[in-house]
Amino acid sequence: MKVGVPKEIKTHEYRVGLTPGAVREYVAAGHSVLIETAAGAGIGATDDQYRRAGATILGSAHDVFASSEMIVKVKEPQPSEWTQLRENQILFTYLHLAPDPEQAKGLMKSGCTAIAYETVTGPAGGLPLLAPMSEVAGRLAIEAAGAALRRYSGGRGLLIGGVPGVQPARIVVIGGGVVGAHAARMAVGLGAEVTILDRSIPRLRELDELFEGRVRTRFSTIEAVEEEVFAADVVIGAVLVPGASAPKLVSRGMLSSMRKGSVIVDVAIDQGGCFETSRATTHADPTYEVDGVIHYCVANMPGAVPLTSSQALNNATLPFGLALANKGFAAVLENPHLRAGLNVYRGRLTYKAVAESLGLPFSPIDQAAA
Ligand SMILES: NC(=O)C1=CN([C@@H]2O[C@H](COP(=O)(O)OP(=O)(O)OC[C@H]3O[C@@H](n4cnc5c(N)ncnc54)[C@H](O)[C@@H]3O)[C@@H](O)[C@H]2O)C=CC1
Ligand SMILES: CC(=O)C(=O)O
Ligand SMILES: [Mg+2]
Repeated sequence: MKVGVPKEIKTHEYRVGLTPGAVREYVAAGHSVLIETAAGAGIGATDDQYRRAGATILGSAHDVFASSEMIVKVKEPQPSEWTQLRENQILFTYLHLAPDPEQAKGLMKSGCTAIAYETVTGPAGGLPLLAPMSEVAGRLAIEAAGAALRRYSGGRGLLIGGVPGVQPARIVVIGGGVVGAHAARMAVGLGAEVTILDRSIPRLRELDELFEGRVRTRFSTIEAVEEEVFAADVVIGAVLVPGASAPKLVSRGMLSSMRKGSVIVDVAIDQGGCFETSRATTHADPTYEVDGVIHYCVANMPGAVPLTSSQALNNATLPFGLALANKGFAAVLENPHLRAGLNVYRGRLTYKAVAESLGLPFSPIDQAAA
């Protein structure tokens, strides 16, 4: 198969869909890989490195889209990208369609087959193509919170871990999945006082064991969220209902009862965010303030550390990408985990929670492919 990788064009997005190491695997499996010139610049991978890995370098994204049977990316396609997709072409990347009707309609109009990294499942459960970026984003969330807490950034002027004799920051993590656990790990490491809220009691049990008493866990109810958020210096939004728009757990009205200069990091912003006042920001201008509360809502946090992130992402996507390159759409029909990743197929939405969030018709894959 001809597999194409355009350069990422979202603001300050430096990751790349295939690393040179991943290209070698595709080439070894008999595939042709077409890379847009400078696609790897953000991770310091030159065109020559890609050539040595067996890729062909093309001069523009247009050439890559026109010549490839499958496009492998990182971020959801931007308008200038989705207009270049076509029927029978496979798109393999993050999509986050639930809060993004324009992109959903663009992909449907293109007729392409779009597989979303974030809904592909794994044999051991979970979301193996989301997990590595959630690990990165969870860890970065605490760094972002630390920066936003500084006085000159509008924050309370608090050091996360405090110092001996001075209390540390109170960090509340809503959603104790991959992002939440990694944020908690960083926060605990810095010496913060950490509480994790989740709706899943089995997950709270796991976290309790994992952190051996160094975090408080709390079942997530309206009352618990209110109590914790009002007492927090930092709130990390890390909930997920796969495919769906994030539930809004903190309303605008609640902000007035929060501490002035406290910080919200809404990692779940890529699914629309779990704070009513969240709106997506970029690494170029990551924060804004509402009612004295600093909001950090960058939708591509791992793009800031592309060396770590591209490697971690490629490790996870490689077996699925190779299956798609080897078998084409048959891989989706055969493999229940790739099938769970299918969001758009020839103009139809094939993922229920996405269709419901967008208020558009849902076509189960058996019907869509019939
Ligand atoms: N902004 C960014 O750059 C990035 C954003 N993300 C996003 O972060 C979010 C979290 O991802 P993961 O941790 O991988 O998901 P996950 O599935 O591992 O964890 C989500 C957790 O939320 C919990 N949850 C669901 N509803 C809840 C509620 N009402 N109250 C409390 N907990 C609730 C679930 O029980 C689960 O434990 C997703 O939206 C993901 O796309 C991930 C990576 C990068
Ligand atoms: C998951 C996601 O949205 C990202 O890595 O940018
Ligand atoms: Mg995102």
